[in-house]
Amino acid sequence: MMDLVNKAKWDAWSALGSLPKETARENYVDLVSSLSAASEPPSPAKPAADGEQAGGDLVVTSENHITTITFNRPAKKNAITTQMYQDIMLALQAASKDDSVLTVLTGNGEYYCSGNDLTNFTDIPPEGPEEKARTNAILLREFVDCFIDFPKPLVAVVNGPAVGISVTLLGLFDLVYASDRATFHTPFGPLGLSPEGCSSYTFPKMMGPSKLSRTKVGSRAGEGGCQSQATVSLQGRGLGQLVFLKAAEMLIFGRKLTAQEACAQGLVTEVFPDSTFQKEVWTRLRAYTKLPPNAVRTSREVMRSKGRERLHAVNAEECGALQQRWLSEECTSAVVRFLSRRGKL
Ligand SMILES: CCCCCC/C=C/C(=O)SCCNC(=O)CCNC(=O)[C@H](O)C(C)(C)COP(=O)(O)OP(=O)(O)OC[C@H]1O[C@@H](n2cnc3c(N)ncnc32)[C@H](O)[C@@H]1OP(=O)(O)O
Repeated sequence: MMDLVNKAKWDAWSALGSLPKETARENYVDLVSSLSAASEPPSPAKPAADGEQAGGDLVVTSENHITTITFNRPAKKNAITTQMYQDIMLALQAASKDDSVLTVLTGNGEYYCSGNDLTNFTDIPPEGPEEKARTNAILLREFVDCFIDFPKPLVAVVNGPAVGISVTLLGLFDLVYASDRATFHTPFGPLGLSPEGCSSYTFPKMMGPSKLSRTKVGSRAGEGGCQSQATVSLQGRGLGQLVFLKAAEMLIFGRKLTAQEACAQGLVTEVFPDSTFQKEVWTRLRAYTKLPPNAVRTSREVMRSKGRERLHAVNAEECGALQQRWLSEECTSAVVRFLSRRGKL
């Protein structure tokens, strides 16, 4: 009775009764064929091909215990429309309750995401621009709150250049895997804007001294670290000053970082050669989904719970500042310049 394996074999054999040997052999071959097909690693969730609108501007798939939210506006560099903000929140709410272990954000086409769609500012309601700024501030605050409160590991698969809010939100992610063709740009200064996505808090915090001192100069991408050629001059500067300087260079002065530089600053977890990026990243993510899901969720919760109240307060402050920035002449003239450069106005 205690030899559970052989007992299971006996029970299975005796349950077949008087099944003819040939039939049993055929059933066995069918079973093995079906098992080998199921064990084939499924290809990574592929977003809709360029130009297809499958699922519209956002494609949400859920397979292999991974929910993937794909920006799908390649013709517009995956700029985020007002509707996409709503759809991403719905996708995150669904993912928080489904059987997925990880939630991934990625882009279809050459860009990861070019940030807020600047035409979002052109549809002014009859109540005027103040009302538009007020409703945008509410939408942005709810959107970022969704990421702050999301209960499962968030992964960014940064397949190409990332701009604006798609960069600032990365401080709320658990893993940021970047192709070596990705860049990270937060042009808030030139746009007359200010930081969002809690980046005014997470970026100075994350670009901490330990990461700078551990920068591996010249290491190969994909070896579990940054392939960084960035040399960091520490002469005469306290690390604290350098940390703020790096975050300020991005958020105030709009410096664009390469994937390697972003990794050296702690914004990116790991950089991969573009040629092997998708295969390496999805193989790794599928392996992560084999971990005990409740342990994963508990570990993430104890890591994230302590900071949530502060992040909500930072988000509220950033949205309040942006509500004013959107009404400023600096911002409106920058948006007009962008949209009129191709005769969009
Ligand atoms: C509810 C409100 C929430 C607000 C949240 C706060 C968020 C703030 C931000 O995200 S700030 C950052 C906003 N993004 C930008 O400023 C980027 C603007 N785009 C560009 O600078 C360039 O397009 C580029 C550098 C991304 C790519 O340049 P290039 O390679 O030359 O391509 P094109 O410029 O020809 O772009 C192709 C096509 O896409 C349109 N497009 C690209 N990005 C945006 C965008 N962010 N908003 C609107 N449209 C965009 C571009 O106009 C072209 O359209 P066309 O082919 O001319 O129809």
